[in-house]
Amino acid sequence: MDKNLFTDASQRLEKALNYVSISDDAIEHLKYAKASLQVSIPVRMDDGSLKIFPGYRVRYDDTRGPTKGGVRYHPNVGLDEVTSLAFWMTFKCAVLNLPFGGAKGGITLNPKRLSKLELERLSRGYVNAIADFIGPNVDILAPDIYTNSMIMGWMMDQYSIIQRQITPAVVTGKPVTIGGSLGRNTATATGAFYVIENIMAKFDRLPRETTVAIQGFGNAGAELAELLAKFGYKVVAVSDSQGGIYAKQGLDIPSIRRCKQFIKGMQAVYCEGTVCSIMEHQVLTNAELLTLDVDLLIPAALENQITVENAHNIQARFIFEVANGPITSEADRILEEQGIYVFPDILVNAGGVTVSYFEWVQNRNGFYWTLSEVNQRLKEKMIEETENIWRISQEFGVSMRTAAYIHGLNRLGEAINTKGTRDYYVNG
Ligand SMILES: NC(=O)C1=CN([C@@H]2O[C@H](COP(=O)(O)OP(=O)(O)OC[C@H]3O[C@@H](n4cnc5c(N)ncnc54)[C@H](O)[C@@H]3O)[C@@H](O)[C@H]2O)C=CC1
Ligand SMILES: O=C(O)CCC(=O)C(=O)O
Repeated sequence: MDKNLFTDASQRLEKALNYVSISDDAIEHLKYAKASLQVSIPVRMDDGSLKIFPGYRVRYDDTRGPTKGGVRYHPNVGLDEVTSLAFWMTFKCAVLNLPFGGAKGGITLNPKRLSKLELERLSRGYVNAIADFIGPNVDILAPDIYTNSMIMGWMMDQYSIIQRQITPAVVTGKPVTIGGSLGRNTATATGAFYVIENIMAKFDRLPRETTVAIQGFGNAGAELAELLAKFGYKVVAVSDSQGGIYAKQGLDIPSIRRCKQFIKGMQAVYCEGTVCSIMEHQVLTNAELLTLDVDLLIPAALENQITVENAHNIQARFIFEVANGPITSEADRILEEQGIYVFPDILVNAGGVTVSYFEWVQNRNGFYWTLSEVNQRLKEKMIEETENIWRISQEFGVSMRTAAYIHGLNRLGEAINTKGTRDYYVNG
């Protein structure tokens, strides 16, 4: 039986603690979220009724800078999930050496059931409810599951209305027309692609010999599928919340993306296959996709997808975690015993927050970069930290996940110790 998400997430630290020399104070500090806010968001629905939605924002640790992290709209959102995601953000920002701590937020709902106007009222209501908890030097929002640049634009606008001044740096992932960064929309996938390319080169693997299955076909998964296919990888399976499709010879990802824009869901893409000119493929469930015999498995949807229940059936040689927390710690142990290489979320999906950092810098400077500048800086950061983690993994003979936590812990521990005890006495 896998444990609750936060207990499971925080246990990832334990192995890493054997390889770092950080103070007991720092370890104690990292066990708890700094602050958690739970709010009730009133929304006037289109039919005139009033509905209240539960919302959350957790600021896990701000030792290295203002806290940073996305906002998720999903029926499973709760305090345990948001706290775990904020914990991972803390380590992710440290691993990438960004001057940020970690946070996360969310609202419990099925956003597919709301109209666009209801979604806007909900998003503005969320910002009203958490306005005192966030700010460009305090805590900065961004997109996550079922939130996007349009929603980030509303949130930034609402915060600016409350503050009576335009405050673009309080939210990243905004539309480019109102202060968003070029390349943020594709950043999570592009960052993951740089990591994959770097690791595949170490194993002398050529794209055309490499088959890929991707679970989740949203901002992260669909962009990555397209990039991998463009660079010659054979993307044989993709899925979304409705199910997936598989083709041994490789899928035509641009066609699937075009179809998904007007026919919702993978099963529908399959059913309308001739319309979309997607030939010779089979329908798959998400569970079947995870156990395909492929070289690369890329979970890019929700957490807890690979657990003790299915870990023994995983056949992929490499797993790149684009989703946050898709593998439980028990499942991790089983995969390691099976000789499967797992590349962790706090490295692989860090391209998103890295370009969010670039967006925050651009907003504060009022000077905007070209797409090639953004991608060049992203590439440098992703490769530098992949190499650092690879070196730690080789040096200590540990998994890439443990190596990533060692790397993050070293940076966090040093920062916590540098600040001494002031946090605990001066308005901490
Ligand atoms: N958007 C970003 O910048 C970043 C996202 N991530 C992580 O990547 C993952 C995906 O996020 P996004 O692509 O942004 O979200 P999204 O909302 O754009 O897409 C989510 C995708 O997952 C699919 N999905 C939902 N439930 C599913 C299920 N039960 N089985 C299979 N697929 C399912 C949806 O149909 C959709 O295709 C999440 O874990 C998120 O935290 C991590 C870093 C940054
Ligand atoms: O872009 C950001 O600030 C955070 C993105 C995010 O939520 C994540 O990396 O999980």
